Amino acid sequence: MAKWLDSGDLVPYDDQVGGHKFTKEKPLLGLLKHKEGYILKSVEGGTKGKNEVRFYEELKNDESLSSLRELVPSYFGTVTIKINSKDMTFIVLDDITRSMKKPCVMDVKIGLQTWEPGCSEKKKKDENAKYKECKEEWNFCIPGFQVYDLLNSTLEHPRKYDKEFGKSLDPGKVISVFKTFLNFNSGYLGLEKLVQSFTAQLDLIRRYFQTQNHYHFYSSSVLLAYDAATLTNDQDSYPLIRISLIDFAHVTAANGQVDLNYLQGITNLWTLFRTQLLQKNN
Ligand SMILES: O=P(O)(O)O[C@@H]1[C@@H](OP(=O)(O)O)[C@H](OP(=O)(O)O)[C@H](O)[C@H](OP(=O)(O)O)[C@H]1OP(=O)(O)O
Ligand SMILES: Nc1ncnc2c1ncn2[C@@H]1O[C@H](COP(=O)(O)OP(=O)(O)O)[C@@H](O)[C@H]1O
Repeated sequence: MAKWLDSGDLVPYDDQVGGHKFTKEKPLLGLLKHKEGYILKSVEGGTKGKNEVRFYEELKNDESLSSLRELVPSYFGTVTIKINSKDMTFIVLDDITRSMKKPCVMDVKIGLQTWEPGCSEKKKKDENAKYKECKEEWNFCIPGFQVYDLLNSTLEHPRKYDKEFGKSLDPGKVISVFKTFLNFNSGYLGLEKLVQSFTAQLDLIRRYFQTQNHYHFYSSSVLLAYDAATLTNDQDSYPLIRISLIDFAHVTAANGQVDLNYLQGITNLWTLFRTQLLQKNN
């Protein structure tokens, strides 16, 4: 990856569903997309970006972390780009929605505790107050998602559900939110394979967290993506799905302890898929 990219080849990333958005008012934050299909995430503004770069660099260089490398987006280093005559540094990542024609994407933030040990009392209080009911019931929350509604195929754009939706979400409605995300009402035969694939991938992540004791992941998400254009009645084809762990700004050393906070959240998410969505989609 070149250390410099032309800013003319960059556009705001439209399929972003959570996190800080790239706006004219706050051009230092948010994700950009390069025309070759890379995602660029800003590392400006404090220690969070630097922590995330450190995480990706360690992952790249430490062979004992190769299983974890399989679960995160491919990392292509960092680049510096001049934007509004200011040099800015970005992490370059593979786009999880790459080649998807109708990307349906959900950001699920994992864990009851979304603040890392050692943060300020204010941060702790602010984090505990957000998505409170959902986190307490499920040990995860939903900061955002988008879905191409297959029953309404005249819509050119996905329906977007933002963090305000996630913050006010009644925990009792979480299962129906996943059904909305998965286009359950469409009745396509491919739905069963879609749910099976997601369940199997979530199980892989869950199994990894049962024993990993290298990192603790606070305020980190699982990004679920599928291409609604590949959800069909064709018996021979499989819907295109990808799952990835993202957002490592608050990853800390585990000191040999399993990350029980993350493990509980990912187990609940997997259980939801396995018991509430699998083979119940008609
Ligand atoms: O920057 P803001 O005001 O959007 O605040 C972010 C929060 O947005 P919100 O308060 O929900 O509107 C944001 O909340 P969400 O969980 O994304 O809703 C995070 O708390 C983020 O912190 P961090 O990047 O995880 O350390 C918060 O970032 P920091 O302000 O802590 O950098
Ligand atoms: N590799 C990726 N591929 C596709 N989308 C991504 C990728 N990384 C992040 N995103 C999108 O950007 C959003 C915010 O990412 P995140 O890393 O959580 O940023 P922040 O640190 O601002 O919270 C995610 O919800 C997702 O929509």
